[in-house]
Amino acid sequence: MNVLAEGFAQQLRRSCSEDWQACVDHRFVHEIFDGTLDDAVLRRYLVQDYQFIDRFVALLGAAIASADEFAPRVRLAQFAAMITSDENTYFLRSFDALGVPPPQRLAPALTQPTQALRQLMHDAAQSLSYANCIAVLAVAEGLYLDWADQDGKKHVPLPARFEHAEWIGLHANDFFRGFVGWLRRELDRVGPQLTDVRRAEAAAYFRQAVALERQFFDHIYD
Ligand SMILES: Cc1ncc(C[n+]2csc(CCO)c2C)c(N)n1
Repeated sequence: MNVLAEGFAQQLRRSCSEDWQACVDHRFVHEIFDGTLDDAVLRRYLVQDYQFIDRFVALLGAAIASADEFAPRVRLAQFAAMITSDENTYFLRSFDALGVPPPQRLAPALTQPTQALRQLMHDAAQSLSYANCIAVLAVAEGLYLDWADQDGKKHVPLPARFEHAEWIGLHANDFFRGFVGWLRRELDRVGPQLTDVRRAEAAAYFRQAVALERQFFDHIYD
């Protein structure tokens, strides 16, 4: 079978299905859904995750700059506008609820997985290759859609505490579903246009991002 017949997005995901599934089925995911997540674990998670947004927005900017057409620039710019407004308040309210002091919010010691994820986003942005940027975005967004929006969890009521329920809801809604679907279609659109070397480079970014996402989930339990 021609590997491109199944679409670049699907091909990439299949190339690291074990790490991908380990994230979707992670202890963190089960515990946030049933509301049993330890506060210390959630605090570690959110403190590190908040250090991620800055590079993430820079990566969106690089994707906007390197896109080959106007339409993807508009779509990415609209998404950037959303996450630089609504998303921020969830973190601040959760930090209040969990008693996270200002130094931990603004400048915590970065763990190794956080540093590695930030570096990967930075490298993809600096490469100014649209495919590399979209590959990393498709992991950061697609993995979060897949754990938060999975069929097996749809029948259970959302957990009572907002810190749990809203973190699920931020990643399981129509806007987010639409954006992730669009990212996957973009990978399918640009993948076949790349040279073999550039396609392999984008694939390496994708796989590295999935491996680091798994480490990120794992390390908050260390
Ligand atoms: C380690 C880690 N990986 C991916 C995401 C998901 N994510 C990061 S920014 C963003 C856009 C707006 O929600 C999304 C979905 C995360 N939060 N933490």
